[in-house]
Amino acid sequence: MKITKQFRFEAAHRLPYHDGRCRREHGHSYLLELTFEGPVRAVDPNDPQSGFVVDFGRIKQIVQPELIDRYLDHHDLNQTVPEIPYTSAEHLAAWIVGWCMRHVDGQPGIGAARVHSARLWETISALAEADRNDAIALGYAPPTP
Ligand SMILES: Nc1nc2c(c(=O)[nH]1)N=C([C@H](O)[C@H](O)COP(=O)(O)OP(=O)(O)OP(=O)(O)O)CN2
Ligand SMILES: [Zn+2]
Repeated sequence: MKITKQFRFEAAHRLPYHDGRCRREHGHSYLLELTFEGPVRAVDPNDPQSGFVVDFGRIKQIVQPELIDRYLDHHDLNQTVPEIPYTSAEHLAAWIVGWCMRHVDGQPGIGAARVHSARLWETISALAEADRNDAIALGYAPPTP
């Protein structure tokens, strides 16, 4: 089953190769929808994770300080994420999935859940959605054997 946790952040960026106004420094109020997939845990009175794929709170505990606050919220994305060659919504979404593959998958409290995809809303009408294959294809995660 899949579960999704939302995060919001404000950030500046520019797309220097764009042929319109996005060449200039500007900002967005981004909405990130981060989806994880895994088995639903059995209901067990001794398991506080009963009936969950993974606790929404545990996802937030990792992602908010280590991804959103450190790299994204109130940052200039062209500066803070140097391994991204271009801060399009497509690259940002794929980088976020790659980051979660490296920093969330397998962490204590995450259990068997794995990041599935990221939907990154750049404006109220525009979003990019990336999955694990996109993260690998764009070089943000190592190929899986
Ligand atoms: N495929 C992509 N196209 C564009 C991206 C992108 O990341 N991927 N980024 C931009 C700009 O950074 C910015 O997001 C402008 O987007 P746009 O939807 O054109 O924004 P508007 O507010 O002008 O759009 P409305 O139609 O008024 O909602 C450009 N393209
Ligand atoms: Zn933009």
